[in-house]
Amino acid sequence: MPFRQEPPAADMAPGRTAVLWCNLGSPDEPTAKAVRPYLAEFLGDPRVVEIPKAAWMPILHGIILRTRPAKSAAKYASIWMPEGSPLKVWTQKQATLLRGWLGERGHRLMVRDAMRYGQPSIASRLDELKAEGVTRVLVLQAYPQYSATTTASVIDAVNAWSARVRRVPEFRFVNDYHDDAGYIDALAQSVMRHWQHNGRPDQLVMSFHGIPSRNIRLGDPYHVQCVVSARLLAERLQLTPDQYRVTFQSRFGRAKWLEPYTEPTLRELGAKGVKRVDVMCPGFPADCLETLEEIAMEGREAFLQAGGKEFTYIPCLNDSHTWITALAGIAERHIAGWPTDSRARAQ
Ligand SMILES: C=CC1=C(C)c2cc3[nH]c(cc4nc(cc5[nH]c(cc1n2)c(C)c5CCC(=O)O)C(CCC(=O)O)=C4C)c(C)c3C=C
Ligand SMILES: [Fe+2]
Ligand SMILES: [Fe+2]
Repeated sequence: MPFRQEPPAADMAPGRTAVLWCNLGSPDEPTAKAVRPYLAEFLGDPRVVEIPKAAWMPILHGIILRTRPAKSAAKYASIWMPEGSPLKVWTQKQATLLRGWLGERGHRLMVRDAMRYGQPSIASRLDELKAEGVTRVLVLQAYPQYSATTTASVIDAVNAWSARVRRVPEFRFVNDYHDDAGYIDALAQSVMRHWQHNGRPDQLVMSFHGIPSRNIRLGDPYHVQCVVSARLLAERLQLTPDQYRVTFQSRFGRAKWLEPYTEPTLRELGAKGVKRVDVMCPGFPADCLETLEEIAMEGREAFLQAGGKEFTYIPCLNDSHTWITALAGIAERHIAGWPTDSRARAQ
């Protein structure tokens, strides 16, 4: 049966509204056994790797999934928290705080975290929400800058779930918030708090996740949005163009990705005699493998080995008060106009 049987309309509770706070997702455990299916799902997503399936699947399953899971698992093990993957821990905490904030502002909304890869999956969360009588869903993502590799992939997952459902809820999608004043302000306050305690660096490096350069040529707006976020942040921090730089990390494979790459830039700065760098990752609202291991560990080592003296990693927004306020503002503006339900309660 292509579409599921659902309760007759008369049995349905009045419609409720929910916010689905989506992030990338992590393996369940920092082991090769758990990383393999996670990477298979992630790297098997045609939005992430745009190579025809017939050519890509043998490479993915025959080469990459034989070696990468063990290497990635060791990296995950180095950043794992007692409660689990940092990305999932922070994303869940953000959902809880967002629910509280929206509740305090008088919105009776349900807020749930969901992961594009691994658990809790977008489909499982939508099933739960639907079972609880939700008829309106705002899909909000932990990607301030739009990319087809991330943002559109979440939209695909929502659409794939809808394709199996009879009574599809009303959806709204926030596609990006790269120039949102609250987001930029939250970043600026996090940097300024850090500088109040530690003083200013010689260079502030803003490192964003990379994507293949080809994607940009094909119309992905990601690069422009990263540059705009960085410029707005630099303006708020009153930085001149020579006091900061924008770099791209996490290159995968041999194709050309967005440049300049983060790690070679850190080596270059260290070798050039730049004494202190501060590095932040404005495109990641939650700390994760890419920030805690690739930047705070590997990046630090690269800079210090090249001759740099002081490396500071400025943590992601995580559970900062200004960030949750900004997120609530973004959600509020996007649910505007939706009927409020007197029977719905914040949960
Ligand atoms: C292979 C292509 C990849 C593209 C394109 C890509 C884009 C992209 N990713 C993020 C955010 C995150 N990526 C994370 C991990 C991660 N990313 C890739 C590959 C691509 N990402 C891989 C293979 C991995 C897994 C780890 C590894 O084996 O190296 C994470 C962290 C996840 C965690 O559990 O902590 C995030 C977050 C963005 C924003 C983006 C495009 C804009
Ligand atoms: Fe990634
Ligand atoms: Fe990485």
